[in-house]
Amino acid sequence: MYKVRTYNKIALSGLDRFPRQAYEVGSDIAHPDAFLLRSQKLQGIEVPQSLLAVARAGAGVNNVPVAEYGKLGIVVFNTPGANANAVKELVMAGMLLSSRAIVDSMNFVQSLGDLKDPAEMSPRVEKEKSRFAGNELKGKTLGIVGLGAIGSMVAEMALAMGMKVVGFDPVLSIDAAWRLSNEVSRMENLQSLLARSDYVSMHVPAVDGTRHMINNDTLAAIKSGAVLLNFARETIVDSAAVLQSLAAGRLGKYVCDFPEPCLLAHPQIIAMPHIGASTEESEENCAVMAANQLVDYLENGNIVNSVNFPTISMERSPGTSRIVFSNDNVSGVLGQVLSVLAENKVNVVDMMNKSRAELAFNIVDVETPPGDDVARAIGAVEHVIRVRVI
Ligand SMILES: NC(=O)C1=CN([C@@H]2O[C@H](COP(=O)(O)OP(=O)(O)OC[C@H]3O[C@@H](n4cnc5c(N)ncnc54)[C@H](O)[C@@H]3O)[C@@H](O)[C@H]2O)C=CC1
Ligand SMILES: O=C(O)C(=O)COP(=O)(O)O
Repeated sequence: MYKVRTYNKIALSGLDRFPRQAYEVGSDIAHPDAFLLRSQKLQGIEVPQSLLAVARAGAGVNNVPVAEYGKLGIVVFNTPGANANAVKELVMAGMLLSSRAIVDSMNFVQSLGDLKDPAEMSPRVEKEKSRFAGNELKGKTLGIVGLGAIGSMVAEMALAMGMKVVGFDPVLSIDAAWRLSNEVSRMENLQSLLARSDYVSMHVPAVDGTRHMINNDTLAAIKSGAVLLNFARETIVDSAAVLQSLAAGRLGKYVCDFPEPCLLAHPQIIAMPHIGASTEESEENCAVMAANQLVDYLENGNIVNSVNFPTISMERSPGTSRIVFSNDNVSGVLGQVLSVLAENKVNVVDMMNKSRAELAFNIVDVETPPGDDVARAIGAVEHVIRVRVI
């Protein structure tokens, strides 16, 4: 039986991917082989000895100690792009909410509940509606910081709304560049983007290099009256700097998905409770993708969409047993493991070895089932981190 411990609300369609006869799944599972979670913070949570893998049903992995887990041979997965459309649509809502007095005007209408005579309603509405005039998105410039799964979708949406789009992403992957519309103008630096944009939307991961990317210095470059949208992470924007820029009349509005006490009850701030990915569709996409990736890793040792281990996937050779092991990415380890197999007369049918930064992963299909002693001998090779026979 494989054991999967869940955190957070995981869509049933994802949980259904674990066949009941082979998996125990639940929030109180002891000795888990895997964790399946969303935003649960794992820093500070004890790492069970049994843990082989963590699947983050979502994009951001700042809630997982990715490097530390890698050193322990724990493979961390995420689900790239699975919730991007949900975030894109909320970014659009954020742009509209910041441009039209939607909430204030709705509240005004509700405040008219005391009017007894229906004939009084229309004159009141027509008299006061000028308080709620706004601006259109068409023709304005949107600056997108981070042009990955979400940023590229936001760009397409904005172009379709008749906006001009400029983007900044100095570490854009080749795949992401292929996805991007050629109508997005590339900015050489953040300051140039901020100086040109009427709306600025942040779509970068929360890593050391993006901490407080929006700060007093960068906000000094922002176009007067611009709207800043942060559906990425709290740490990317220095909230104190945002408050100062709003008070100084520079920044026009701040829309964010990460409320903090200092951001509440401010007329120029629209804050939401981290609901970017909270749609039925996105929750299902993420849960199904995360569960599929976990099953393939636990049962076959295949790794797809990991954030700490290399991508590696090998068809099972019929009638063989499979040994999978992780190791520090130093020379000679695979050779020593193959010597162990040769000494024990275990014949290799097929194998694959991939590395990523400090870590490597190997899949070896062998003719005869290796005994526990062979697995132990592989585990004893210097720099081997973890071994499984599956
Ligand atoms: N509000 C919410 O519920 C959600 C928030 N997110 C957040 O959005 C982030 C982005 O998500 P995806 O687009 O799916 O990820 P992604 O990995 O597809 O895209 C991130 C992009 O940021 C770029 N980037 C990295 N460092 C940069 C820098 N210093 N300057 C400019 N660009 C930089 C990367 O090259 C990449 O193209 C996630 O890491 C997560 O923190 C994601 C999903 C839901
Ligand atoms: O995928 C992400 O990075 C998110 O922020 C979504 O978080 P959630 O799964 O809704 O808790």
